[in-house]
Amino acid sequence: MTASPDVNGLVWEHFTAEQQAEEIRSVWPQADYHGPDTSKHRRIKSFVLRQGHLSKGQEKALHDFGPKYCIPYRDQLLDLDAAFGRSAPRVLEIGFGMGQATAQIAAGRSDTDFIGVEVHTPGVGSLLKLLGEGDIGNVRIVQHDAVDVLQQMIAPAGLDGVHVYFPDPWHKKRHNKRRLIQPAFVELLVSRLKSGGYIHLATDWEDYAIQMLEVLSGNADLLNTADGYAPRPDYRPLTKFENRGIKLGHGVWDLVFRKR
Ligand SMILES: C[S@@+](CC[C@H](N)C(=O)[O-])C[C@H]1O[C@@H](n2cnc3c(N)ncnc32)[C@H](O)[C@@H]1O
Repeated sequence: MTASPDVNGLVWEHFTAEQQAEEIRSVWPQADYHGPDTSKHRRIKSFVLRQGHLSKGQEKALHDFGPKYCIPYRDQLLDLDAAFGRSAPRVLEIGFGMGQATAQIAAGRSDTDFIGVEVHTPGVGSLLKLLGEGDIGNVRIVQHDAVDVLQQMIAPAGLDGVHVYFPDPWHKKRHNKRRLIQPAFVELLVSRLKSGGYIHLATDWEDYAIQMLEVLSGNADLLNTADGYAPRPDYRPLTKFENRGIKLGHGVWDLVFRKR
């Protein structure tokens, strides 16, 4: 990895994990980041925290816009009406990356509220910059593992939709177990959806697309809106990871299922 100077002229990649955690907490005290999970009985995670470079713009956005848009992770139900200051349809997005697609979707669907969940601090900074500068009001961010967020903060039947765009493919056989889209996780998603609510997934890895189709089709509470894969809905722009996949010659598969 090429070393890049951090906000204080130091080199981020030369920090130890604990120093990086401390630095993140110092610029963004509400960040739910405490360094790598070293506990013995940890659940297999769908992500590895990458300590990417935090740009000056992202750091400033964390500071300026974090208090308005970020909701700290808590082991308790989130009052969404209070968080958004209104009652509206609610869509939760898992793993928004740098957040360009999230900001674009939210700007185009102002009648809907979006809860973006991401673990990567530079991504949170990047989305905050887009939201703050674009004055987009219908997004809130929780920086934490989406599994915990769904289990602890979202009430059963609390959501109208879930977006998961280009989740980490974990394409090596021995890493497949880290994939997010598995039967137990989809059961959790379904439990948080209202009747009629939707799950929209997209991937550029064909074998993951096949797995997604099998897992969603195997859930008795879900109905496919298409015959197999779905056409990309108008509201979803191309995402950063999708563009990268397309450049590598990958195909793209969308899936849209509804809860009965
Ligand atoms: C391959 S990237 C895709 C980003 C974006 N959706 C796009 O298409 O450009 C997957 C993202 O999901 C995030 N992620 C993976 N597992 C997660 C989890 N359990 N909770 C929250 N975020 C997660 C990663 O940090 C990463 O930013």
